[in-house]
Amino acid sequence: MDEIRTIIYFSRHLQEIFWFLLRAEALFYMILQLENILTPEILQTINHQLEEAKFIDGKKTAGWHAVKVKNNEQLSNQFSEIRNLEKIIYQALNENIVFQMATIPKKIHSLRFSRYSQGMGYGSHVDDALMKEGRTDISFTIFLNSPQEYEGGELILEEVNEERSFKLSTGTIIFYPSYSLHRVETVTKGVRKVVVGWIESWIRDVQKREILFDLDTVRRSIFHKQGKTAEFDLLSKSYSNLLRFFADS
Ligand SMILES: O=C(O)CCC(=O)C(=O)O
Ligand SMILES: [Fe+2]
Repeated sequence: MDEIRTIIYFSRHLQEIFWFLLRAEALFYMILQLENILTPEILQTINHQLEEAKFIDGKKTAGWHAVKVKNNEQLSNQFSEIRNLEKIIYQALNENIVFQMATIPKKIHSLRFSRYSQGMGYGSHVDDALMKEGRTDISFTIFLNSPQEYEGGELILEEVNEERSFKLSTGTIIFYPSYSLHRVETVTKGVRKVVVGWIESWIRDVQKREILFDLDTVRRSIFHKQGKTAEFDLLSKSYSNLLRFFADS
């Protein structure tokens, strides 16, 4: 993670508070990674089901410009188990406190189980702002297989001044603001398997989400260390009122 400027205090706090949960690393502009968002058992179930499944050309769900650079395969909507698989993912995301704190989801939507075989990739693009199922404030990728199983296939976030590259362990989620250009490098060996999706957040502005995430982290830390003190109550009041103030109507 050396190449990424990690905001140390985030991960320190989160690890302290959510010692029972997972290792979270927060980067600039709310690019976060959470390990083990899916347990090994769930991953096994998903991967087992995907082996049986029919995949179709990913171009079918790409916007008019992204279609020019999209070269992958996606689980067919006709696959009998697709709703079940989606339910498993939604449940894992809904049960994860850190994910909920950081994204404040109104709607998690448009899941796509994607597969990139040798020679496949997804060139530079920006995700559509509006999809059939909702607005896209946050994009996410959950890695379904190990980075050792393929070469290439990095998810690259293209910032104004630099690029960040992510090739993460099985069961890890990365989520990032949907406003950025990004791409998936061509897979040169093996197969890359992911599920991607989008979040319409109650808080569409990333800076506001970051303020709320900080406050929520601190109030939970105070609660964890000192219990429900007067300081906690006042901070909680500010958090709630700010959330109400910021939330989209
Ligand atoms: O596979 C990924 O990690 C991201 C794919 C992507 O950018 C998309 O489906 O819009
Ligand atoms: Fe994308």
